[in-house]
Amino acid sequence: MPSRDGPAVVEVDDLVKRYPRSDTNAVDGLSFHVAPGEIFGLFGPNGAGKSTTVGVLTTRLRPTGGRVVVGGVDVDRDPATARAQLAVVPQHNNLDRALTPRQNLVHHATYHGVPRRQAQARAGELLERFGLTERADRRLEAYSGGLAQRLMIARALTHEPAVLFLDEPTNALDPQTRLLIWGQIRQLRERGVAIVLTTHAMNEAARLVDRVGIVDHGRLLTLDTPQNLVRGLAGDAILDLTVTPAAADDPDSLQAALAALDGVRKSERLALPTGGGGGRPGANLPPGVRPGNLPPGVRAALAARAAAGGGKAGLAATGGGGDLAGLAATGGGLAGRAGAGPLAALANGARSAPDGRGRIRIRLHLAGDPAALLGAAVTVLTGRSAALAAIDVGEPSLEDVFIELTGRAPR
Ligand SMILES: Nc1ncnc2c1ncn2[C@@H]1O[C@H](COP(=O)(O)OP(=O)(O)OP(=O)(O)O)[C@@H](O)[C@H]1O
Repeated sequence: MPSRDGPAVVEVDDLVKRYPRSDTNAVDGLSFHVAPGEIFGLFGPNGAGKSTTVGVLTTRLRPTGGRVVVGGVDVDRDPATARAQLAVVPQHNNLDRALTPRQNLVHHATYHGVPRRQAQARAGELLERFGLTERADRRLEAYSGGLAQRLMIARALTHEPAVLFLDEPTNALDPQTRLLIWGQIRQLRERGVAIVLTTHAMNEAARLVDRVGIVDHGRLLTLDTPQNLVRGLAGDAILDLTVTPAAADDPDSLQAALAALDGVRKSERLALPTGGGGGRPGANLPPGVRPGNLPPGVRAALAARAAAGGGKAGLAATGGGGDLAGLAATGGGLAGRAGAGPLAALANGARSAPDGRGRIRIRLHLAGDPAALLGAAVTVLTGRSAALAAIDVGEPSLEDVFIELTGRAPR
């Protein structure tokens, strides 16, 4: 792994970009550095300023203010030299259809000053690496989206750039092609190439990127490793409860009661899955929640409560049989993603409201172990005669951090 302590290969300092006839800055004082061999994710909602930033970094757009240096070259002062240091893989296919795949690569390399013989050798090696050798001399029209994307990345590498800019590199690709592309990106990192990635597939990218900058309104909201961002902003765990409050109860006050529990960092109301039922396992789960996947700690806690009758205090309030099954039998149904174990019995015995009327979905962001909180949450629900329709426990994700910082409203 190359040293990331050396000089940055991308330096963005106080970058400002205002388009002509616009009265706001599309990029408004953005600063970040990328080290050689680092994968840097630039994330943000639509219109946040990502493409504009990448446009300036790749010399497509001129900055209004600030300083951008790529591979030691100031992009505004010397764009032609800067271009030799970088490569861009756009989201949309811009391959030359008049040429074969091999010719596309050779042409790109020679355009960047690579001698022809060397360009041919590099093209051959890259076609091999991206699994394209057999198709290298066929007509380009026959290329699917995935093949075209592979070819565009291979093409970008023919002049051995120090920085590779990837715009939505795995958008609409099949899993095999995604794996291949992620694998190639990792190899580039090992070779010391810096990669700047913009994507909306954040949870997928979180496994790959070393650091993430989240931008909105042209400003950097946060910059850190995905792990630190998730830990710092979204809490340790997420507990989603789909419940039907008692007819006389107020949903806001029920949510407030849950939010007041020890260990809850914050709460929010989520939309119910389409159809309003909220009880179909795995249906329309929000990001960060894995269906049917209660952590062992939660399962163990529930099993212990059920076995020892420890859940009685809370659950008996439903008027049920004094264990967790009582909740299902009397509370209107626990049709959750129970998986195996005691919750499975609850799910089997669940009786949901036929059309899910009155249901709400409350997300609790927790500090600490969800197992410790679940019992208390159930106690609150049963104490207020709320029917529990589904429980989801999950780990927060980068997408949760993103939503926390940029909001849920579409742009
Ligand atoms: N050519 C242009 N002229 C004027 N304004 C523009 C132009 N291109 C983008 N903008 C504006 O600049 C802002 C930033 O847009 P930009 O395309 O950089 O965002 P983005 O984060 O890349 O969004 P997306 O995820 O939708 O691609 C937006 O308000 C957009 O409307």
